[in-house]
Amino acid sequence: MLSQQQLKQQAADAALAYIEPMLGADVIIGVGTGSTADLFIDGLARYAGRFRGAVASSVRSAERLAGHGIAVLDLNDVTHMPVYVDGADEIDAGMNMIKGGGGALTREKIVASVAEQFVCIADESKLVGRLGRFPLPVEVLPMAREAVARALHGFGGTPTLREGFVTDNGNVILDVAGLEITDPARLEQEINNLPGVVTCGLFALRGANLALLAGRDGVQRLLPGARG
Ligand SMILES: O=C[C@H](O)[C@H](O)[C@H](O)COP(=O)(O)O
Repeated sequence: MLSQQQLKQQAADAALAYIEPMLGADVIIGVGTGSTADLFIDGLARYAGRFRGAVASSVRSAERLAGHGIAVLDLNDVTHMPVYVDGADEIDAGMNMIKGGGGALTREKIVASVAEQFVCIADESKLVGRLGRFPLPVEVLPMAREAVARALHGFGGTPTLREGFVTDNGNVILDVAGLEITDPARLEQEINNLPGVVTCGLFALRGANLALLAGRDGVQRLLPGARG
């Protein structure tokens, strides 16, 4: 039986095969954050010189890219990005995701918003019937921590401060357990509207365009046809 690490590697390899035909001298690739994205970055090193560079969704990924000699570009200098590749903590059949287990959700959402396509790579344990077993990360300005926590109780969730963690943007994360996520896009909008919230880890208003999910029978491709 393949380990979870081997499955993540398969998903990363599938994404590398998927993006290879898109490469060219002017092409910029959006890169996510996390253990699966790390494997994608390591593989991307094989293509160094065949594309212009990458935009990273975290300091961690930027350092990993640079370590491979891949140019890391400022998003402000980028007008076109064909694809953004990243992992997820959960994904449903409608291509909605929960992200932010690594705390990079805000920059991930920003970089992904510029890309034409979002390709989600994961092992198939991340595929769920309904989002919400994984506590929803919410990035919050430090001064709003308690006010936002009270408001999140009003959504039926139980927020817990991620102790000792500060995001790349200098903020804190509340991990919200117990949410009933029946309408992910609506909940994303409502939580994002709370004063003090930078963004929540629901990726539903803009979900994935393609999911490459590795399991014991190979890599399954999920497309937005089933998007609810
Ligand atoms: O902030 C972290 C990201 O949203 C990751 O994409 C997510 O946590 C999945 O990470 P991993 O590939 O390590 O399971």
